[in-house]
Amino acid sequence: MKAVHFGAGNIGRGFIGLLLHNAGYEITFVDVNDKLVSELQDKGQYAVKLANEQGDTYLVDHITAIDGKDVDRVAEAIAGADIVTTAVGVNILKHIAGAIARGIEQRAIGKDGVRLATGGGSEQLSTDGGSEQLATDGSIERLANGGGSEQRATDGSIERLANGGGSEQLSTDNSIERHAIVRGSERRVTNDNAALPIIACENALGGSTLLKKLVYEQLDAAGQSFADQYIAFPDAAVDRIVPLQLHSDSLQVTVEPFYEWTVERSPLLASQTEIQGIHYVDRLEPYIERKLFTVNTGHCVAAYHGNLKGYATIQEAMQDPDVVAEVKGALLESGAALVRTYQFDEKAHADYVNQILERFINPYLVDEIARIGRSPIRKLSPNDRLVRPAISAYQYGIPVDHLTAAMAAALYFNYPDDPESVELQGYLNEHGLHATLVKYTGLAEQHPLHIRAAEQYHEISQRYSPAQKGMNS
Ligand SMILES: NC(=O)c1ccc[n+]([C@@H]2O[C@H](COP(=O)([O-])OP(=O)(O)OC[C@H]3O[C@@H](n4cnc5c(N)ncnc54)[C@H](O)[C@@H]3O)[C@@H](O)[C@H]2O)c1
Ligand SMILES: O=P(O)(O)OC[C@@H](O)[C@@H](O)[C@H](O)[C@H](O)CO
Repeated sequence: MKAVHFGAGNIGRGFIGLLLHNAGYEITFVDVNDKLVSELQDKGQYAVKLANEQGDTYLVDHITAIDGKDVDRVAEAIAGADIVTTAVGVNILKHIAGAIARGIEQRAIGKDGVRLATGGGSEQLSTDGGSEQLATDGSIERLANGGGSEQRATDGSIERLANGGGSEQLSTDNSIERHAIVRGSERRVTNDNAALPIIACENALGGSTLLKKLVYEQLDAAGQSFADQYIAFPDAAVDRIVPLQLHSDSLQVTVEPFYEWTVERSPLLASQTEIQGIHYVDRLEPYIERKLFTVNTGHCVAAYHGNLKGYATIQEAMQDPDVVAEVKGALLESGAALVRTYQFDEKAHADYVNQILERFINPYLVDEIARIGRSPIRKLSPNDRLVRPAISAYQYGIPVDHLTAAMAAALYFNYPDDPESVELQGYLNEHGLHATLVKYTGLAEQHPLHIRAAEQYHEISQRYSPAQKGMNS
């Protein structure tokens, strides 16, 4: 089976690549970093090391890479792929949509050069790998609470999530070992008519839905009609902390042991075997919101407050009781909103939060604040990890002082190597605080959250000396 993965960076190699490899896929990475592409081509493999005491290491082999600028080759790879995934950054999706559209067009050409009829029913999408042969590992069954997809009713899965399906049960490094054993047992009949999953593994709400829109903009009516029937864009949530890598072997990746890849089921893929290691759900929303507004909210709160205090890594920042208090406070706020919105079990959610706090201080990882706070404009945007949970909590009448404080702290994230940080600082200097908050958070000047964030921006200015503001000094 063939996978095409856009973005051979940290999460691409360290998580998606490893998981797909262990599920039996041969992976072609697409990247625009020439050095990375040629190294992947030359070596054809790389190592993933777990950030645990033993330093467990796994080899991902049978891989190659394509220069993302070579649209013809990328399209050809997509035409022959069984799955396409991305981990390039949500703002980069617009740059890869064209090549994906060309791949879909090539896919639509039958072997005899005739565009496939668009009336093919799902009975054509046969597989020989019966799902019972590819039973998901224990952790997934526990999450799904019993296996059979007919049991995984939409609201049922939310209830199960709420009723204690804590993510600590969802995945362990053992499951990676199990995947390795399963590798090779999965065989699917090559079928030109099989629907192709294209999954955006980005930290965003509706990443694949956005990618679909961008791809459809590049297809004509016939291409769109073909895609309607043969291309699925299931949304996904991806969770594994993979820091910037500094190894003598530049392809090696160190990753935390925890992982969770949750994908929304798609009717187009109903007859296909589910991929070992992915957790399939009928409705992604509670999962992606829980992940983005807990892991990523907590992460960026730690990064922006840690930056104010001059720390370089999240591990350093999380030693500081003031930073930890901000993180815990923000997660109580976002958590209260999530519990109200999705009826999560409060104890299960508190356990989920505690597990994440432990993950942040994994002593075998060094994760730079520059990475976690990167792209502050994206992180301050209305649908992202600070503003969206703050508005949700505010609408429930929940105080959100820690979330607004993090918005204020984000405005001090001044990293010359980060283009969004440069843009944000430039706009702030030129147009002032209120215009900046309006433009980047979408919060009108009279909105109580805007007013509070502005107050906290000034409080930060008085509390910290320029030197303490770290990179902002
Ligand atoms: N690192 C993590 O812990 C983590 C965890 C979950 C999700 N994510 C998400 O995964 C995505 C990637 O994050 P990352 O940390 O791996 O970043 P990264 O910078 O390490 O990797 C991104 C890769 O995409 C490549 N790229 C850029 N433009 C491209 C293009 N036009 N075509 C093909 N490749 C292109 C880059 O060269 C780079 O190799 C982001 O959306 C991030 O939010 C990251
Ligand atoms: O990738 P970003 O920039 O959206 O967020 C930075 C980190 O919070 C993020 O990469 C986490 O490490 C990851 O989402 C954990 O699953």
